[in-house]
Amino acid sequence: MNPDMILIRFGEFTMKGKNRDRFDKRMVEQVRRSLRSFVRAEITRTYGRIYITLNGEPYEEIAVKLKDIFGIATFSPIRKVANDLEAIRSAALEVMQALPSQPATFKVSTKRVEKQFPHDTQEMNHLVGGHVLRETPGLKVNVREPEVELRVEIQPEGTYVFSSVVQAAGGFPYGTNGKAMLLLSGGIDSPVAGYLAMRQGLEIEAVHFHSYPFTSDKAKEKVIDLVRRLSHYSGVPIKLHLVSFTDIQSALAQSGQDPLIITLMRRSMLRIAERIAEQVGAFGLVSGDSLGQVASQTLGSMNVIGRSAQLPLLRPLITMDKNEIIRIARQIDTFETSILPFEDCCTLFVPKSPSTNPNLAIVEQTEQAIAGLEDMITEAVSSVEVMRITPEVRSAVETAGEDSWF
Ligand SMILES: Nc1ncnc2c1ncn2[C@@H]1O[C@H](COP(=O)(O)OP(=O)(O)OP(=O)(O)O)[C@@H](O)[C@H]1O
Repeated sequence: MNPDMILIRFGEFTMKGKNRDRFDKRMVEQVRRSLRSFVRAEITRTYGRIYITLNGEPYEEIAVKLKDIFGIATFSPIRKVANDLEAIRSAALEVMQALPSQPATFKVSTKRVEKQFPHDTQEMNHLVGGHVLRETPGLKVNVREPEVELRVEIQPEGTYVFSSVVQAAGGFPYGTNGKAMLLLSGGIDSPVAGYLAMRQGLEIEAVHFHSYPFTSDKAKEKVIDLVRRLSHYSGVPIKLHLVSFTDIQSALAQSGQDPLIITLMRRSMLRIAERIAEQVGAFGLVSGDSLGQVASQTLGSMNVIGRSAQLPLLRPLITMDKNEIIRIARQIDTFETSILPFEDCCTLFVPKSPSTNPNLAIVEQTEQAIAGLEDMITEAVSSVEVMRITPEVRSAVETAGEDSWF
């Protein structure tokens, strides 16, 4: 089938009453931005739906783009014909024949918005269904649990015929639920956490801690590449804050509290991330923690680490199985970059037996005993390097604290 149009259905946010208009508008913006190279495609918005009139643009290529737009729950390719019984019948047959495999059962569901049309919905179900049955040996009608529901919508401007429903990303349009700061390592988990936070409507900025010159330029490139991959889903550039962690890490390493070193590093990271978040108007922090994966991700460790920040710390992966995280990483195309073997700042200091249940009082005393830790944190925040990463172009350094993209 060569579809004439695409019907886009929104996700869960359609339930949100007066916020609905804001979400709808953002959704249309995202679709327009994503399809801007398809110059003949026309995008229209009516009553909680978006229609794309293809005008000869390729359906398959557009479908690939739509699947990645947050806020789109499902979409359907449509044949649009005149309000004429024979035209509707042949479009119905075409739609059925274009299914990837022939179903055993189907039913026709007609919706008649154009009341001037000569047949009512029941008649249309029979007239169209009968035609499809005659032309398709072996096919049967099942009105309760059909394998395929063939929809016929008779509108004043023409009739829409469609059956397939394609799953898209779901969630909320990017940036409609506020902004959060993603703590992005070079690993597998934090890009997935970022993706899931974005899918839930959060605009993100990313912060990465490096220990240059102990960590290499390649490690930095890797993180830039991960942000670039995430920006495919935002559709707009994402800011990456690169923080030098070398001095802080060295100071923490000299504290003599080897088993607590990871806890101490994570707490300083959270403090710095929180300060940057406040500067850029982000109301939450996002990390890739998953319960039980490593010593710093036991509940006891998370408790002591989490107490170093006041902002809500979101952990989208907290109860997820590693295989599930890897499956999403592959699906969103971050996995291959994440497994590149470049060192992360923290792996330079992994102790032999890290504490799985650190004591908050001892951790706080250790921090207080480190001369100048607070000043080092302030210095790290003020000398952050900010990059704006887009899917295609990477731009140069600029200053922090600009307005949100929305
Ligand atoms: N160098 C870093 N820069 C920014 N955030 C970091 C860094 N290292 C760790 N984090 C944050 O702390 C979380 C826990 O890190 P850790 O290395 O213990 O776990 P992980 O499960 O291996 O996560 P990941 O796969 O994201 O590295 C990460 O998911 C990330 O959010």
